[in-house]
Amino acid sequence: MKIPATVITGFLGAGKTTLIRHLLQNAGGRRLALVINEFGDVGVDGDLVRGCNDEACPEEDIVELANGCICCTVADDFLPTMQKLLDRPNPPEHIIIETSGLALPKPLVKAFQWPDIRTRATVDGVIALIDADAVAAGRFATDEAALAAARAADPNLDHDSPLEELFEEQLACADMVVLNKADLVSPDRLADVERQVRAETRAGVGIVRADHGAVDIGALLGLSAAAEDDLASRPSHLDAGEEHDHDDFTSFVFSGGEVADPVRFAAGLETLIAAHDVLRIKGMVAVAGKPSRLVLQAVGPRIQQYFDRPWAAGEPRATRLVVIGQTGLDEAAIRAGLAALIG
Ligand SMILES: Nc1nc2c(ncn2[C@@H]2O[C@H](COP(=O)(O)OP(=O)(O)OP(=O)(O)O)[C@@H](O)[C@H]2O)c(=O)[nH]1
Repeated sequence: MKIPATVITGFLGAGKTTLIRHLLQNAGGRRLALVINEFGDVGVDGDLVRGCNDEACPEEDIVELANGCICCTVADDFLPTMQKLLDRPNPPEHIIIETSGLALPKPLVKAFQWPDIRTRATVDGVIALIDADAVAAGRFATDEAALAAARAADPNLDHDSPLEELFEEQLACADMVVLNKADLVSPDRLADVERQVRAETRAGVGIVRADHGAVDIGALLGLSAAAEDDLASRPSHLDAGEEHDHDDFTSFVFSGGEVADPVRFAAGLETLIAAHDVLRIKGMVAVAGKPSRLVLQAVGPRIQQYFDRPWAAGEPRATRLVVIGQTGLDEAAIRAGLAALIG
């Protein structure tokens, strides 16, 4: 029997890692393996998943792929990783693949047609996570007037905005959609988000609403979609020969010392994010005088911070943050702003 694999896709900060942690905590004895791919040079997600010490997912079952986007490094990174997992004497019962928030799912699904993979594994389903809060705020909607003006200036321009393109692409490939962060959106706006999502999905695709990725594992796993046999029904911008090289997005890592006042730090960060239109920040903060490390997550303007575990003996007490935005981000100014906030 083929080993089922579930592909989890969704824009930066939609809640993929949160949903996977929920899944691991509710695995009910199933042996899961997790393949994680992130955009940015520091593996934060693997660290966070490992931090939860779930029995369902021991450390050797969490594989982080080298940096670079999974959809662009399929042959170099993803295929050898899958082969290793499948070659194990005791292979996993189900493989969960967390794609980077900027990944196009279709090339990954296509990788399951590779001869050595297709005989042993199948795509059980592509799950697209949607940040209902971000969609409701219009982050993925095209400003039609601005697009018309841009097209008038450049008749060859046929692109949607990079954010909208990813939104469409991830939804077009989905077997199921999770409208996450339902807690942040009023019922009326959520219904409107659902309408926008429905317009981009294939017929018959289920949409469920969730708070912190709390979806029943029975609903997520076991879709038996065999998506690799059904690629034609999943339209992609790549089909038309368009390039996908992530040039639209950029990221850098900020490293610094201990933060004296985390409240002041978060307030300053919020201003910095708004001023520079930063899409995503995540990482660890060392707080002066505190034995535990502070996890920092920012998705657009929303910041979350919590202490997750004590700094380990010998682990350097340092602040490390991955900052992601659209190309053109003023890295020097953001670095200077962060350095000023730390002191
Ligand atoms: N209010 C609210 N916050 C959520 C929900 N789901 C996730 N979050 C928060 O959103 C932030 C991002 O969540 P992640 O699970 O790291 O998102 P992700 O999709 O894995 O992010 P990337 O891997 O960077 O693309 C974290 O601060 C989460 O706690 C939700 O349903 N409601």
